[in-house]
Amino acid sequence: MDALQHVPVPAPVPAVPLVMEARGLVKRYGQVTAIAGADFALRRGEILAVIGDNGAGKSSLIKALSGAVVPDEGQIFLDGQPVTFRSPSDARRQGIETVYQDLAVAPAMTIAENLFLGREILKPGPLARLLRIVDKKKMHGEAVRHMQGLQFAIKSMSQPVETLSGGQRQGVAVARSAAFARHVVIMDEPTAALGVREGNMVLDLIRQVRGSGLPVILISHNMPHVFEIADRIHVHRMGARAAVLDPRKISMADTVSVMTGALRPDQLSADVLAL
Ligand SMILES: Nc1ncnc2c1ncn2[C@@H]1O[C@H](COP(=O)(O)OP(=O)(O)OP(=O)(O)O)[C@@H](O)[C@H]1O
Repeated sequence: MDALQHVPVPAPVPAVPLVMEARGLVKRYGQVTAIAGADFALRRGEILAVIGDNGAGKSSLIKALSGAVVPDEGQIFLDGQPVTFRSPSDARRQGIETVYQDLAVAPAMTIAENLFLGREILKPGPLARLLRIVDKKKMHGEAVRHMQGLQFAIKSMSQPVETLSGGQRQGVAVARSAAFARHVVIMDEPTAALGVREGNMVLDLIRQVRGSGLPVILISHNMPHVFEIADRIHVHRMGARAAVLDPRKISMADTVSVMTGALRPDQLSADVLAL
């Protein structure tokens, strides 16, 4: 009998599917290298926090992933396929929605209209399409259905966004991105301008987005929020990924130390790493 038959074969480790990946991204502005060979990986169904000191290059990385900046080098992959984004609308067409810190909602318009801003549903028929006649009833119905799906409590979709609180407005922006994203929702400091209660409301909404099956990239300076909500933490430092950490295994203090460079990733124990 062949002796090799008795060698135990280790069970294959299931690969975690990556929805979005980037390898070796570089972006230079003259003498400044804003992205210095950055890698990035977003898994299916997760909230990935991206943290880093001021000037670490978080925004530049997110701009590259959302089409606002075209990297000089490197490659982005969506569901394993190489992609190139020439503009934010290019990235949107490929299912990536971004919620920016400065709220991109139209205050005088209703919640339903804001949800469909720039993507209005038109009434059927060639004349309606030609004249761009908006199907308000359908948009209203869809808005109610979508908001209920996210368990976002709003009295009426017909109320103008300017009547809402800051947290509710941010909620509308988050809900809109979730409605149209097919692959990824990116959120840049979504709770920065909010009080405690409103911030928690937006965190709940972000969890709902994850629950709906969309992975979320969350850029945040708010460490308690990061630790409350993130499945993994991507630490960005000097233009590149320094480490990916497991918030259930590492302390907030050590995470901040990695972020500032007081603690080198190779000084960490392997179990806190989550790459
Ligand atoms: N358009 C630009 N032109 C020149 N330099 C830039 C540009 N954008 C970013 N930079 C530089 O690249 C570096 C990274 O900036 P970036 O805004 O990406 O960092 P950040 O981590 O998002 O910082 P913050 O948390 O302060 O927003 C900084 O040194 C910044 O000055």
